[in-house]
Amino acid sequence: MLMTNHDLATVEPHGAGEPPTGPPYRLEAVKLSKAYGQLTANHEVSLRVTSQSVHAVLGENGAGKSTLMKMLYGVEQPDSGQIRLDGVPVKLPNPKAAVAHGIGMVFQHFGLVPSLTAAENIALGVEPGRPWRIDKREILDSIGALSDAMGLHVDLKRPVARMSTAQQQRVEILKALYRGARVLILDEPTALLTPQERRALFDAVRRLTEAGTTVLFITHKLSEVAELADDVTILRRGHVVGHGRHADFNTAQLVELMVGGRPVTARRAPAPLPTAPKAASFTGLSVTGSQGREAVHGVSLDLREGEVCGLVGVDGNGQLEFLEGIAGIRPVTAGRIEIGGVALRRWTHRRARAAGLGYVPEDRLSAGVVPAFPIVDNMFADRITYGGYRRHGRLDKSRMRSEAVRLIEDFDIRCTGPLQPAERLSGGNIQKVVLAREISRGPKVLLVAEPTRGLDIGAAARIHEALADAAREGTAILVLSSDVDEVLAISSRICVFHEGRLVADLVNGDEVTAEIIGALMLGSAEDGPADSPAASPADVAPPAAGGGA
Ligand SMILES: Nc1ncnc2c1ncn2[C@@H]1O[C@H](COP(=O)(O)OP(=O)(O)OP(=O)(O)O)[C@@H](O)[C@H]1O
Repeated sequence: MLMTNHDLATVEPHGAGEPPTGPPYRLEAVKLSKAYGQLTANHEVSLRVTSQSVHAVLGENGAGKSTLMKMLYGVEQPDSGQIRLDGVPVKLPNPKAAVAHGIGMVFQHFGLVPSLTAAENIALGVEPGRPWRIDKREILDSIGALSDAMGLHVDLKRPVARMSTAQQQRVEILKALYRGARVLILDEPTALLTPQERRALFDAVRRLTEAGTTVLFITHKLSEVAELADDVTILRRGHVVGHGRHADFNTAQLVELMVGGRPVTARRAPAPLPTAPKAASFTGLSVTGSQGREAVHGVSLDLREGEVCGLVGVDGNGQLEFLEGIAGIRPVTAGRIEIGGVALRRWTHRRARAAGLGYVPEDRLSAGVVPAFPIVDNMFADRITYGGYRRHGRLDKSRMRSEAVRLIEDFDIRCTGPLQPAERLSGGNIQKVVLAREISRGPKVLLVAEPTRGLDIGAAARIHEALADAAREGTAILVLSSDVDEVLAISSRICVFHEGRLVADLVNGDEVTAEIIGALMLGSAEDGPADSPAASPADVAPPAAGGGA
């Protein structure tokens, strides 16, 4: 994957000045500014969203996208500027006012009540009376008609707690529409979706705009912009640096505008020599999944020092549970885990870390940081526990702080300094804190789930480089990603999961393609590259008995 900016001069993108004038827009932000203390999150940001269009807002992590959306939904108040709907200035002191004006927003972290059904969640607060007292038949009919018309299919009688992320997202969208949203704001709507779910969402978005809704969405993926957006606005460091019809920009221009012209490359880690020492051994692992059922059935895998092994599988095929079992956060019911030649009897997350394991969880916002703690504490918390930063029995705070400053620079974490609480960072920058912490520990084995989810392309390239550097230092890396292209770009080896088993263990090379991986993910073993010695299913021997897990 290589993007260059060779043809930047071919099309002149709109500059950072005033957007072109035109008829009243459905939604307009006029010179909105918002500062948090010293930090200007949005500076005179103007945005013009045409009726019934899909408008993408792009920008690197911390560029101010969420801040802008929050102002348009009444969650945050601008310091100055104006919001207009159909040409008329409106005040949005809170989300209720935004909803009353026909604006709906779906956040990345949903606000549904888990114990209530989809229909109850959708009707909650709209219908008079408590949800279980309302005229269910009538409401179910009207929500059902809405969901059919928009292709947003959900089981309306099912409690939200028992729904997948994609289904919950549909409930959130229906909730907004049921409240009369004519403008729908989606904050990185595809971040947690599988490719199939993403396609279904895009179909629904197209149907919504045909039916009169205007959609504004945040994304980091240029492929999504190409697929879905009519118009784009690009933010950088709180300023609008480009806007216009999507068709007027090429990819290189968008990259240039977003990240300031850095070329974006992903480097594949070289395969380690067969003589490289073994870093870890997982033998016959069985792991329990969320529903209490066995999700991984006796999987064995050895990792060599310096190896980057990509784990792929269609969502729900055991690859995540395998990673979480090794991380010690899911029960391993059978098998043996050995790290650096040491096999532990009882495998817990704490013991795993002490044995030299690093772990970047899938949901780092809730599982990766303590939100109220400063960056520096989040970076070094576990090293305090393990004694790495103690001098004469006391915490060496100045060393921690200066190392935090170095990591902030190395990982380009956009913040006011090491003392800024994690909760005041943008989502992507929180993620960089977790990655910086785990990579800089110099673990023997590093487990990473979705390394670049939510990261802009510049930050993603930097993380890919940091992973390659860690591998060169000898760390064995097991990286799970739902982005097959990412796995192909950075891994020296690719392991495919299907129905809780390892069905292919491939040396990554030119003959391994996304199509082959895709076929294997769907359980078609015949599609492996014919002449690759590692192409045949490997390591699928029956589970080794017992073990020390
Ligand atoms: N409550 C807050 N207090 C202080 N600073 C904040 C707060 N919320 C956001 N910021 C800062 O404002 C800037 C813009 O953040 P914002 O969340 O809008 O970025 P973003 O473009 O959505 O980033 P990402 O892609 O990483 O989600 C960041 O520097 C962030 O640290």
